[in-house]
Amino acid sequence: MEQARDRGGPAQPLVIARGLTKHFPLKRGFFGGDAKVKAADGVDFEIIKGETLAIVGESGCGKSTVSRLLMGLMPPTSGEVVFDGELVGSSALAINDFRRQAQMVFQDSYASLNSRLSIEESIAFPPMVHGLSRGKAVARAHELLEAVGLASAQYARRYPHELSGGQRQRVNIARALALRPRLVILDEPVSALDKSVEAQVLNLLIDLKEQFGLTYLFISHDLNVVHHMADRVLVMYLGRVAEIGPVDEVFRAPAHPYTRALLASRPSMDPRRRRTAPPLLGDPPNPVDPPPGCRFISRCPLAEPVCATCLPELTGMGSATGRNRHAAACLSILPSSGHSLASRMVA
Ligand SMILES: Nc1ncnc2c1ncn2[C@@H]1O[C@H](COP(=O)(O)OP(=O)(O)OP(=O)(O)O)[C@@H](O)[C@H]1O
Repeated sequence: MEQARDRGGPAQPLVIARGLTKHFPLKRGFFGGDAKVKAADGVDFEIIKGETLAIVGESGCGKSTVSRLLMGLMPPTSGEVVFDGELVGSSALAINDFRRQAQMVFQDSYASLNSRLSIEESIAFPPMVHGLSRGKAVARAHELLEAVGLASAQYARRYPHELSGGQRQRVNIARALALRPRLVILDEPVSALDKSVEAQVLNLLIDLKEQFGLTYLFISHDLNVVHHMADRVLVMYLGRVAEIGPVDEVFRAPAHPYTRALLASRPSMDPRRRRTAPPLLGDPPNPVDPPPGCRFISRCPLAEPVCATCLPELTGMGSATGRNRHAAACLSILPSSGHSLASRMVA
């Protein structure tokens, strides 16, 4: 992790997500015939080769939607994904070729595995589907079991119900690596695990990233876990990016009032830690009918009339680019916005 943070040289994006948008049509009902859940609305970001980019935000902000759009598991309403310089779904990079290079690990370790397949079969199955012989696929499964800390002689012939949650998640990680992917999307991979097991699985993920030269997109609502795992963090609120930047910088000097409130709301074992902002109160608005201006307006301690009409764009602070860019979507950081805090900051 530290190596990826400190590595010099130009930052090469492995993934570029441009304008990812997903509006789920709702069945006829309270909101009328053409109401849509705006789960993701114009989400832009890059994932740099070798880094861990975390996406954080409250439940329902669109984290999983973005990861599924990225994987091509559902069609976007609009937007596109570029992987290693090629547009996913184009003649240069067919969706199936891309899926071989990008794999996902989900929160529910049990539902992710076929209960009728042994552990060995579960891990060997994806490479066999992609043409590897049974013998080679099983040998690869055994190697990967060892890599995730499960002795193959002991575990290969077992079935998912014979393993603990942490062991099953190790198997899911091994299976995700079976096609030798370059990108792994980890969607709340430790949320269902006990705290002691969580730490072991997180450290395993850090080791595997180094060992296999992986790039991670790490989705979590746990800010302490994100601080431990990520190089950069993207904060989502109601389907949009509120802030993005290097994790240490965003945690030390959050620019968006939502990020500040999220950080102030996180549990701490340290009674001396002082809150730097009021914690989050209330719930986000309904994503079917988000506010027309800033999405955070109803909960924002800095909200002003201008925020009701103006949708803030993600704007960089300072001149840093690439992996060092720190940007937020809030009028209070824009001198020309008409937000009184912004003009006071400039004066
Ligand atoms: N298939 C679907 N049909 C309709 N609405 C959906 C669908 N999938 C997700 N949503 C809605 O889209 C919004 C974003 O959901 P998403 O699961 O992406 O959020 P999330 O941040 O991953 O939440 P959580 O942390 O609870 O998993 C939510 O309001 C959710 O109810």
